[in-house]
Amino acid sequence: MTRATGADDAVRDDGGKRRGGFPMFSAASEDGGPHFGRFVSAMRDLQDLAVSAAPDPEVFGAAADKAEELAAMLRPYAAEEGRSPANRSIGLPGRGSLLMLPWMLTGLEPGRVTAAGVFRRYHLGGNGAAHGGVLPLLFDDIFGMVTHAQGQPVSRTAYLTVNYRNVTPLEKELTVEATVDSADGRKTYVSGRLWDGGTLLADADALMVRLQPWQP
Ligand SMILES: CCCCCCCCCCCCCCCC(=O)SCCNC(=O)CCNC(=O)[C@H](O)C(C)(C)COP(=O)(O)OP(=O)(O)OC[C@H]1O[C@@H](n2cnc3c(N)ncnc32)[C@H](O)[C@@H]1OP(=O)(O)O
Repeated sequence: MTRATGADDAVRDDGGKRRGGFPMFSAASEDGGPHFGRFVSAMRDLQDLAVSAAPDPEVFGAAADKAEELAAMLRPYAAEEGRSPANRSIGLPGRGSLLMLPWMLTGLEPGRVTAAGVFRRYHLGGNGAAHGGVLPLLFDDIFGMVTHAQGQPVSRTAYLTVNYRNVTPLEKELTVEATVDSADGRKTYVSGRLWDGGTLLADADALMVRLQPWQP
């Protein structure tokens, strides 16, 4: 991530430990270490299979045994927000968070952020197309980034509107772009476009409002 500009300092209120009402989180060291990326990739495969596999019923029993065993292995290490490498591993797709789309940034500059990636089987809505609910997730995240890159790092989405222009395919490399359209004090108006090559799949616009120091 690029360093934010002047407005960044304007919203610091705790010796640099907080911005707005947010604790400041740092990027995860070495993207969570040598095995974290592989772990997240395997978990994404499991997400795809959890929503698509149709085995004999007893196979689900064996799979549940293994899933419960894995959860028991990790449960002692559950940590508060900002400590897991998930969501802080900026070199991994979706910053290493299973919630985020497994996309990678392809460009980040003040006023414009681009990313590329695929929607997977896990993101299926119906009839081979991505679920309509995952597009706002993609736009919201990239709108957060373009606002961050603009120097308004602790802003929250006040509204977000998506126009669905064409159905969004799965397992096909797509691109998304977000730009800052205008800024007015604490308010940053942003817009974005999701493309399949030259075909516009969806566009969106949102208002991001910079938090006051006391706002969560
Ligand atoms: C560590 C290594 C990795 C780093 C990686 C960094 C990259 C980083 C990527 C993360 C990317 C995630 C990005 C997710 C971003 C969310 O998704 S945040 C979660 C979803 N949003 C929320 O939960 C917000 C909930 N709402 C609120 O908290 C409050 O309503 C808000 C938005 C802060 C505004 O509250 P407020 O400050 O009291 O607002 P208020 O003073 O009434 O209004 C301020 C101005 O905005 C206007 N306004 C406010 N709401 C609206 C509205 N809905 N419509 C129109 N105008 C509005 C007002 O009219 C007012 O305008 P002016 O009068 O000043 O002209």
